Amino acid sequence: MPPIYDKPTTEKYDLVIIGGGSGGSGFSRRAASYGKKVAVVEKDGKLGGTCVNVGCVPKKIMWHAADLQERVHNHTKGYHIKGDAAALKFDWATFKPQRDAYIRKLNGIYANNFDKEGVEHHTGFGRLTSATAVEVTRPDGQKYTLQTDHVCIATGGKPVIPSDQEIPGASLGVDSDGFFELEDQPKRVAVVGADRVAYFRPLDPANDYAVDGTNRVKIHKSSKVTKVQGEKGKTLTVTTDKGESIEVDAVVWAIGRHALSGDMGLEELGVKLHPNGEVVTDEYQNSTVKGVTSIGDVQGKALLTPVAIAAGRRLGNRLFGPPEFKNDKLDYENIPTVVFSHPPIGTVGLTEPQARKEYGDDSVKIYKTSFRGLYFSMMEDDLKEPTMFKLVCVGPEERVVGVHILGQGCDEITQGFAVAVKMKARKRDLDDTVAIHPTSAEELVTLR
Ligand SMILES: Cc1cc2nc3c(=O)[nH]c(=O)nc-3n(C[C@H](O)[C@H](O)[C@H](O)COP(=O)(O)OP(=O)(O)OC[C@H]3O[C@@H](n4cnc5c(N)ncnc54)[C@H](O)[C@@H]3O)c2cc1C
Ligand SMILES: NC(=O)c1ccc[n+]([C@@H]2O[C@H](COP(=O)([O-])OP(=O)(O)OC[C@H]3O[C@@H](n4cnc5c(N)ncnc54)[C@H](O)[C@@H]3O)[C@@H](O)[C@H]2O)c1
Repeated sequence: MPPIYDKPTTEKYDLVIIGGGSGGSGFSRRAASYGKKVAVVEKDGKLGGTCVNVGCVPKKIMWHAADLQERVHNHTKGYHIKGDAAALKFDWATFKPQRDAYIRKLNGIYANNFDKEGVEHHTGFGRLTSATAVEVTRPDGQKYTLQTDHVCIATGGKPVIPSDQEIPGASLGVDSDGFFELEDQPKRVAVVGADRVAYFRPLDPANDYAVDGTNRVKIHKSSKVTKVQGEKGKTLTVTTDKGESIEVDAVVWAIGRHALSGDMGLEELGVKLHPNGEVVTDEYQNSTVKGVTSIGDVQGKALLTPVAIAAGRRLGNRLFGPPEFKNDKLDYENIPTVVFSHPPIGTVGLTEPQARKEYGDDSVKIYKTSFRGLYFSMMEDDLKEPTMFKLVCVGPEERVVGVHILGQGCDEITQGFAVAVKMKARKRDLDDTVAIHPTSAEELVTLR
């Protein structure tokens, strides 16, 4: 078992990071790998932050469960797999504890990795009393202070949920954190909000299918929820400003996130915050106070786990690494991302409207295709999901500045094409790449 720290173990640390999530983990371990004395202060007893506990990981596990359901109930028939598929039921009650146990295992792996690398994990709420002192308030209320040369704010964010004054009955719903706590499977769910990349970069309009193209999800576009009525755990009635009335078992608020930067002494110290609470940073992750840096969701740029980790590792290189890294920083351009919908959407680079705005209509050339993947060839038409690919190219050399793909497997395909975009591939470089057949991805190197 990794040791539990309840006081400083040195007069002065090289680095204290507040927040033991993706960013805090990436930064602390990189700094420790250079022999630095590092402490991470995490208010929750568990490490891993949003991604591990209430984000990417449990979300993707649920996504796999839904994907399997779809295949069992809708796809096996086309492949003449005989038997009573209808008898196969998803058992939320036994599945949830197994999912939770896996998350606890990951928490332990994070703690062990910290220990192996010599990163101290202090449990408590972190607050800056100066640019070189972090006060830790333990869960039992006891306080102690860690003195340090560098401080990093990596405290992430939390979901926004409207108050009952703003929207009567709002508290009958849950946020994404609450969704992962549900003990019973809601059969009918109203999800409020539909743009998980709103802070980051809009999806290409070609991807509108993701919200419009399936009859299992009914979209109420441009509708605002005005009230929620009923009793938690029983039927809830959601009313919208268009007069719609929708009966559901659960309401999930997915209307954005707030940076966790309050009560930490930041403004008192001169750390500038954006009006919405995000920490203002420069391109090197420096805040407005010398020696205080910030990474990840709390500084509001590209709210994604690999971004927080990569920014942390580069910051570790820059501050503590060898001289060749003295200007290391994360390039926030061309960050690939996936929406884990059914089917998934992968995107990297500029959307078509963004490219037209930046380069002018005459410079932009679009290549696109839409087809049904071979997997669906054995299925009835109404079960066939589309695949849609779009390349956004610019200039006479047709440099590929955007790749937008929707369809089965696109979650896995995007990563490789992100390398091509980062390397400034031209359309002809894709054309010069021999296809892998039969795959859906091959269409991306044979587009005309
Ligand atoms: C439902 C959901 C699904 C997601 N899916 C994906 C996905 O598929 N792919 C992807 O790339 N990203 C995904 N994300 C985003 C991803 O989880 C975040 O971008 C990532 O976790 C940010 O890392 P972070 O280190 O900045 O913050 P966090 O991981 O949130 O870590 C911050 C930590 O700081 C702690 N903390 C806060 N204040 C204090 C304090 N004062 N003192 C001590 N500790 C403090 C918190 O308890 C937390 O553990 C998802 C997010 C959500 C909500
Ligand atoms: N697969 C992934 O990589 C992944 C998955 C989930 C979340 N994330 C990250 O987490 C961040 C937060 O995601 P999010 O979806 O919570 O926020 P978001 O800001 O991306 O989307 C919120 C949406 O809710 C709408 N909205 C706001 N108030 C509303 C109201 N009262 N009624 C109806 N709609 C309303 C907004 O117009 C917006 O479209 C994202 O920026 C994303 O980067 C990433």
